[in-house]
Amino acid sequence: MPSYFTSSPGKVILFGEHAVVYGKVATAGSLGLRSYSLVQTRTDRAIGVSLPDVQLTRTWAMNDIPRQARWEGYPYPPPMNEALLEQLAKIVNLGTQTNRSQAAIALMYLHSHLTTDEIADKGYDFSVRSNLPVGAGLGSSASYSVCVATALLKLNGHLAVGMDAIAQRDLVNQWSFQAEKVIHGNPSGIDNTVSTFGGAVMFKKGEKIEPLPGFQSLRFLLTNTRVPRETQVQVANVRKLWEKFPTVVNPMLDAINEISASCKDLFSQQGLERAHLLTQFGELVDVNHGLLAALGVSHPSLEKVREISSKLGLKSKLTGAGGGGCALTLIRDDVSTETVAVVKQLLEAEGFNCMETSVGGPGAGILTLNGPTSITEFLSHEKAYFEQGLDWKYFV
Ligand SMILES: Nc1ncnc2c1ncn2[C@@H]1O[C@H](COP(=O)(O)OP(=O)(O)O)[C@@H](O)[C@H]1O
Ligand SMILES: C[C@@](O)(CCOP(=O)(O)O)CC(=O)O
Ligand SMILES: [Mg+2]
Repeated sequence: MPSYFTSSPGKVILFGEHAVVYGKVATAGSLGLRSYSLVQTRTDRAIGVSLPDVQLTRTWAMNDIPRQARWEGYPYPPPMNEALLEQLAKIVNLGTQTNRSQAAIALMYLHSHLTTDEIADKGYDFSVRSNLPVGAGLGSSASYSVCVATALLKLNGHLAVGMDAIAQRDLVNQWSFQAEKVIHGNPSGIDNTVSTFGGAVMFKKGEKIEPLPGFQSLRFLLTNTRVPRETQVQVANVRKLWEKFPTVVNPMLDAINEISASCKDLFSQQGLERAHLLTQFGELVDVNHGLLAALGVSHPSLEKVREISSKLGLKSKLTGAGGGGCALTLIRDDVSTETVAVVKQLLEAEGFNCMETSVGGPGAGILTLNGPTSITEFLSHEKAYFEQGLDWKYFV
C-alpha cells in the first residue's frame, strides 16, 4: 500500500469574520503556512494517532471505534450525528473541550464514516504537524480538518481515479466541514473552503465562492498576540449578544457585509490608482475592526497592535475569531522597509510574534509515496522537506 502525504493551508480573513456565520459575505485568502499529514496502513487492526502540536500520541484498537453503515448519498456526508459524537467522546476519553480531545474526536468521526472494510482489516497510522499557530485565528482547525478529510478519503479510495479535480475538492471540503463542526460547533465553512480550494475569495454560506484576482499582490503583516482563545467561545459570545439585541447587532452584521462588497468594488474599478485603492482598503480595515470591537471580540492585546501600527500610519484589524490571537496590518506599497522593521520591533517588544505574508496560494494537496515511510522521519522534517521538488497534486 502506498503512503499519502497531504497538505493544506491556513487562511486569513480580510473582512467579514463572525458576520459570515450569519450568512454575510466575507473576504479571505489562503496563507503560506500549512499543515502536513501522513497516513499509511498497518497490519494489526489498530489506529495509531500522532498529533504532536496538541501533545497527543495514542493507539486505538480498530474494534473499539464504531463504524457507520452506508447511508444514502455515500460517500458524501450525512447530517451531523450527535449521538455518535457523544459516543466517540467517551471512547476517546481525553477530557472535554481540550485541544487534544476535539482533534481526536474530529478524526474518529470521519474515520467512523469513511473507513472501508479493507482498511479496517489492516489499521493505519495517522499523523499531523502544522506550521500554523494553534488557536490564533489563522484557521489551524480547518487546515487540520482538511488534512484529516483528504487523508482518510484518499486512504479509503473515495477520491477515485476519474473523479474530476473539482468533485474531489468538493468531497474534501464537505468532510472537512464536518470535522470543523466537531471542533467549532457552528462554523460558517469559510475556513475549510479556503483551505481546500486555496486562492483569495469572497465567501457566502451556501453559495459558490467567487475568486478575487489582484489580492495576491497585497502585503500584510500578521501579528500573533499569543493571547490564547477558542473560536467556539468567541462565536458563542457574539451569538449571545445577537440574541439579546438583534435590532442592534443585525445592522452591524449588514455593515460588515457591505465592507466586502465595497472591497470588491474597489478591485473592480477600472483605472483606480493603486495608491488610492490601498488607502481605501486600509480604511475598510479600520471600519471592520471597529465593528468587530463593538461585537465584543477585540482584546487589549489586539488594541495594542492597532495603537502601535497606527502611530506609523498603518491600519490593522483582528483576524479570525478575535479575543486574542492574530491581527492583520496592511502594508501599503509606499511603506518603507524601515517602517516595517520599526513596527515589527515595537510589536515584538510587547511579546508578540510578527510575520510578513501575502495571501492566495494553493489549497489542499496530496503526495503519493510508494512504500512505507517512517513517521519519525516525517515528524523530524520541516516544511521545506515537503516542498522540495516533490510532485504535489493540488487536484488540478
Ligand atoms: N496541528 C494540529 N494538530 C491537531 N489538532 C489541531 C491542530 N491544529 C488545530 N487543531 C485543532 O483545532 C483547534 C483550534 O481551533 P480554533 O479554536 O478554531 O483555532 P484556529 O483559529 O487556530 O482555527 C485545536 O483545539 C485542535 O483541536
Ligand atoms: C469567527 C469565524 O468567522 C472565523 C473563525 O476563524 P478561526 O477559527 O479563528 O481561524 C467563525 C466562522 O466563520 O466559522
Ligand atoms: Mg478554527
